[in-house]
Amino acid sequence: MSFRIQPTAPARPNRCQLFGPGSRPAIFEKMAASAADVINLDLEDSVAPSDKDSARANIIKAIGEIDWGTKTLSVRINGLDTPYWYRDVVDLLEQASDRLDQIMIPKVGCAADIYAVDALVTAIERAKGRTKPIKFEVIIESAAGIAHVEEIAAASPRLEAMSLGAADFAASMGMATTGIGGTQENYYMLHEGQKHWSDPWHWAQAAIVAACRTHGVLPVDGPFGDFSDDEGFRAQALRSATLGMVGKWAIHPKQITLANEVFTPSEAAVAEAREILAAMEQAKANGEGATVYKGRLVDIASIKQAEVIVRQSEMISGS
Ligand SMILES: CCC(=O)SCCNC(=O)CCNC(=O)[C@H](O)C(C)(C)COP(=O)(O)OP(=O)(O)OC[C@H]1O[C@@H](n2cnc3c(N)ncnc32)[C@H](O)[C@@H]1OP(=O)(O)O
Ligand SMILES: O=CC(=O)O
Ligand SMILES: [Mg+2]
Repeated sequence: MSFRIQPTAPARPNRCQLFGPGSRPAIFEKMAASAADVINLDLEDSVAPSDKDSARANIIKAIGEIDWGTKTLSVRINGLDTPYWYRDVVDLLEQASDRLDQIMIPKVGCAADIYAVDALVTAIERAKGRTKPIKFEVIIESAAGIAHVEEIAAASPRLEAMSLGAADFAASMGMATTGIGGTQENYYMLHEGQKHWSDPWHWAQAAIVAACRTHGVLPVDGPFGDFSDDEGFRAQALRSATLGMVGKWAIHPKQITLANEVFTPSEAAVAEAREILAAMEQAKANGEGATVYKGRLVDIASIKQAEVIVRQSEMISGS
């Protein structure tokens, strides 16, 4: 219970974030022409140390030269534990055109990490007279990140989105797997001789969603490494959407359609949500706070649940 109103997250589509290495400029046009809502040009883990400088230059050029349409354009900088990140920020903010919307900060461990980047970004924006403030997104992908997830979500008004990075998260937690997201063979319960697989990502996702919803940030599911496994991707994405996440990364173009399908409310779901809203309007006119819809209880909380689906659908269709 709180008298504070829960802040709303930014009203922009974020169903799919398509990644591509900054060292592979040949795919930038393809990324721009894709159906992803967000483009993440990468300077971090998909770029070899020897390519960091050229990847930065590729990205700065492409930000200004390629038509990115209405997509959110984001660059993943290197982590604060590397010698690269300050140069990423300085060069991007000093040299990239104002088509750049956002920078993604990986491996955040505490609110002070965001504060440090914010201080540098703010100083360069002022010095260069940049009038469009750069937004932030972060990746929770370490034990420290998940331990401090709530303070991280509250760290800066620039923060718009937060992703779970399953690969680095698994490594930092010492998880016995090389799989990136999805079902883990050895994570099961045994009941009457039958294996029932559990979801090892669930608790971290739930913590991220709670922190994000408390502070008006978009919660996003990160990579699913096996891009040959469409059904595995779909199952992971459906679990994430059910938990309250708004989208998922694509590390290969074939994952874009899958993500867009899962994170766009279906016509049936929207129709049902509208029927629930209509049933509650009728209930209100009858002086009732609760009524029956298709044999089940709906009440004032159901209005809020239905509104989540209708709002998401309207925002995506741009109405
Ligand atoms: C796991 C932890 C993380 O940090 S994940 C985030 C960082 N990782 C990344 O950014 C990796 C992104 N993905 C890639 O680099 C590539 O998709 C990888 C996985 C290497 C596969 O590339 P490749 O062998 O070319 O795939 P393919 O032959 O099946 O490609 C088919 C057509 O699609 C294109 N393509 C490939 N990747 C992208 C992409 N990310 N965005 C846009 N287009 C892409 C290829 O160029 C190829 O196009 P075409 O059919 O020849 O015209
Ligand atoms: O950066 C993403 C991850 O899964 O690690
Ligand atoms: Mg990572």
